[in-house]
Amino acid sequence: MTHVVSGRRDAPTVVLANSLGATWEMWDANLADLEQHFRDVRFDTRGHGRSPVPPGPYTIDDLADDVVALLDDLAIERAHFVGLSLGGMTGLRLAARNPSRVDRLVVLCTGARLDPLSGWTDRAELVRAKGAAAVAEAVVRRWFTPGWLVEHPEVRAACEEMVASTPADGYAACCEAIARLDLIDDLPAITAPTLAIAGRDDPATPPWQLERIATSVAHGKLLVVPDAAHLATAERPDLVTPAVIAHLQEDNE
Ligand SMILES: O=C(O)CC1=CCC(=O)O1
Repeated sequence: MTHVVSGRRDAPTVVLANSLGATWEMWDANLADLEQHFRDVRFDTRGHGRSPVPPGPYTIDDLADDVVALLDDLAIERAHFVGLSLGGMTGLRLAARNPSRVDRLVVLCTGARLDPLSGWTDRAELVRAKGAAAVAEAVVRRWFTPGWLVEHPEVRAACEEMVASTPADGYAACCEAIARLDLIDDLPAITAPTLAIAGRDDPATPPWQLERIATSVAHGKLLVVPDAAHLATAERPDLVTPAVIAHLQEDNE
């Protein structure tokens, strides 16, 4: 996968994983603060941005294996992992299957299973037929609260462009990974201290999804961020970034 490394070379590594339809630029509002404390590895999920688009459908195991391969390439034995939405699902699977590779975990605006699963196969079909541009406007309406979107037309346009430029086959194959996803039985196996962050107004992965994660993993905490929808990192970086940093800097329980 195509990746970029920034921040403090002498500090612990944090790997940042993007949501469906996004690239590593989705961390722009958080990056400068994270770089003060960590070595930051951002990557584009397979099928997205600058990364290769292997033939689909993908599985969540494919995405978790990509992270293991990235860690191996960078000779990183163990890292913190922060993932939003699809990136959070990848982090949950990685932490359940490869516990030795994950130090502390933050999952944002995500879920262990996103019903109805048929909605994801329908979306994959639509995107394969018409391209990711066909879903860009609706997706970005779920990323931010309505008032915030009206006040930030430039962010709306940039996000719609980001979603629309996702390769159709890559986007669809990741929808198919979500359609096959059921991580509920994985949650109790996750031993990495986990912070689950929800946007209070997120229509895609509502707070109960993050609450289920926080209460099912071995060491979980929940933060519900007010005035935020699915891309809480971008809408409320003032609340989200300090919470992420504080969690990653806590001593292991
Ligand atoms: O695109 C959406 O509707 C929200 C979403 C679910 C998984 C993901 O990464 O984004």
